[in-house]
Amino acid sequence: MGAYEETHHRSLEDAEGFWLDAAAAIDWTRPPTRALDDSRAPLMRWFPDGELNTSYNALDRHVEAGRGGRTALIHDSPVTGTVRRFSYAELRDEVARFAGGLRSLGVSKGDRVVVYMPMVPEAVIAMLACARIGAVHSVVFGGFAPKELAARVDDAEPVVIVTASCGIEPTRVVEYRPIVEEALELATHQPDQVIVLQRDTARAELGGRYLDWAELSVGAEPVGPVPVAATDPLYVLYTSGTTGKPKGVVRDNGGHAVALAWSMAAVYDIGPGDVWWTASDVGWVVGHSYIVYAPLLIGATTVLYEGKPVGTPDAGAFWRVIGEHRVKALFTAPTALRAIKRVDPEAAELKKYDLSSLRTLFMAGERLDPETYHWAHGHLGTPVIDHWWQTETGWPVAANLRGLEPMPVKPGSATVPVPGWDVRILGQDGAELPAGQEGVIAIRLPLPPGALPTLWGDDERFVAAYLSRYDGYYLTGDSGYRDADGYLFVMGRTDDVINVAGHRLSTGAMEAVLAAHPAVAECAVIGVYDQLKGQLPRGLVVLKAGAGIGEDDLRQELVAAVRREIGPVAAFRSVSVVDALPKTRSGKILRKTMRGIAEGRDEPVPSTIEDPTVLDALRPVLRPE
Ligand SMILES: CCC(=O)SCCNC(=O)CCNC(=O)[C@H](O)C(C)(C)COP(=O)(O)OP(=O)(O)OC[C@H]1O[C@@H](n2cnc3c(N)ncnc32)[C@H](O)[C@@H]1OP(=O)(O)O
Repeated sequence: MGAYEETHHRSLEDAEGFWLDAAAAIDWTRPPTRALDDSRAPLMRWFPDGELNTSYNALDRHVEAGRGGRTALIHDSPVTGTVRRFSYAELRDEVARFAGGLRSLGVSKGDRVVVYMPMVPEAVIAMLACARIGAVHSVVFGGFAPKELAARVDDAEPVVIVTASCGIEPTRVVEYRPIVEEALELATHQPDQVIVLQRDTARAELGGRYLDWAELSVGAEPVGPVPVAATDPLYVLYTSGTTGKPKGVVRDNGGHAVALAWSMAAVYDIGPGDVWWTASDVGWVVGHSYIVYAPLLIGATTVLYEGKPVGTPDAGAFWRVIGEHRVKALFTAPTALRAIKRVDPEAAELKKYDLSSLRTLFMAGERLDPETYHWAHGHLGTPVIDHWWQTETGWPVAANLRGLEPMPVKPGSATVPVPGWDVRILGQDGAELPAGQEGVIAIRLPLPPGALPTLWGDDERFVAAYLSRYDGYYLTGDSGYRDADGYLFVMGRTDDVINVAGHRLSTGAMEAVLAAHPAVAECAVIGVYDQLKGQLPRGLVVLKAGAGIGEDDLRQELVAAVRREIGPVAAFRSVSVVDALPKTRSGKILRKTMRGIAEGRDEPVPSTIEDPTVLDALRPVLRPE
């Protein structure tokens, strides 16, 4: 048996021993004596008697070990033209002070803090400060609109919101205070205070419950890390489900720290002192796990990039950052590479920089198409490693484990299940499918440490959404197959969730916005293949009789409504007015069939269709010649 096979086998056959061994990489205030607690199965918890502090593990312990001068974080911000470096000691001090500021406002263990910020170091500081005092952060991506922020505020019920005066997009400045204000007008729950980081690009007016970050921090008494139970929540991160209501994915402290530390060495081959760059956003799980927690837990240097792959200022931006900071591995989404490739197909920019530090390029967030794989591999000459995981899983489920046993790359495949994950391909009846046959991707319970233990305040929804379809399995919502070598190929979602530029979005939420327009009788939103963003949402609406609005006006209003209610990140720009939507006899809209036609596939017409002529009439709309 090779190292991979042996490790994977042990992780499943002796999960208790495997994860207790891995737990030794973390400093505990009370070391765990047990790994898995399945006494409330299917709800499970890891390290039930362990106690630790995640911020201590990410910061203090490196300082105490004499490595306080090592760089913890590099903030590279082409949108402001600045680069800021924080050593471990400096970052710890900033975090301790801001934690003191939060405490002075009455924030304590178990309280929630919503963080709605751009890619600034203070976002990381706010997250780690929450972890330090046992508060639970809930970071909301800056590209979401007030209504989405309000939904998260109402679910998480934060005591405090932390925000900034603005975010800086290449073509506009996004002022956050009006967004937060509007969200709080829409929300039922009201936080006591809103802490605002003032940025010179656009300063916010403060007063009332809007406090200045700088004033709060300067006067604050630094606080030390508070021990919390391994099973206590570290954060809640909302992700799109099939309905409009986002799911609050809970992450615990102990399992999270153990799994992430383990993954840095085994999956990414990154160790203390290495420079690691995840080009994503702290608002996504990739940002939580691999911009903030994992690199700091192991004492590496993390790059926090406030810019885009192109336009800040050019298509050489990523290569500049790698060269300038001597990045050993970059982790980004395929959309970012496609954006660079579109502007600079011959990768001329790449030749301007010294990329000799770069060992590996990791890709996730959406399917890595073989064309983009070959482009990146051809120009960089380094291994380009696709891997697959989800907000819910918190860390990679399938990967090519560069630190454990590198394997040959097969373009289009995420390679093999990572130790800890018992991945199975199931048919509709729950029976396991043989190699080569596509089915639903399910994971046999227990999920390893670091995976979600539940949804925030809603065990029932957690079980109903993920654990009830196949007894003893977690349903990923993705479909795929394994080939004869055991390589996993993830093909796409089995539900109505779509992936736009690596952002997971609910078509149901967009349909709710369209349906609310007074002229719309019914509607559907489908995700259709797009060369740049992977998928783009496409709306189809049927008008009410006598709606009295021109089609162009309606289209504009609907596009504006989705941007206003969900946010620019939805990239909703295409909507067609149609006479009818194709349905089954029981009234289910045939979204999958429409998507197949729109993408040019020879889509079989379901025998249950109510009226085939509706579909025939739609064909030229879905796929114009
Ligand atoms: C493995 C587990 C997971 O899957 S976790 C999720 C992983 N996904 C990712 O990391 C996301 C990867 N994608 C990206 O980073 C971006 O899409 C990249 C590739 C950089 C392109 O960015 P951009 O050019 O802004 O396009 P986009 O489609 O992301 O944005 C659409 C519109 O939204 C806006 N937007 C974006 N971010 C913000 C923000 N933080 N605050 C405010 N607005 C934001 C963009 O400006 C854009 O707006 P507009 O429509 O052009 O006016």
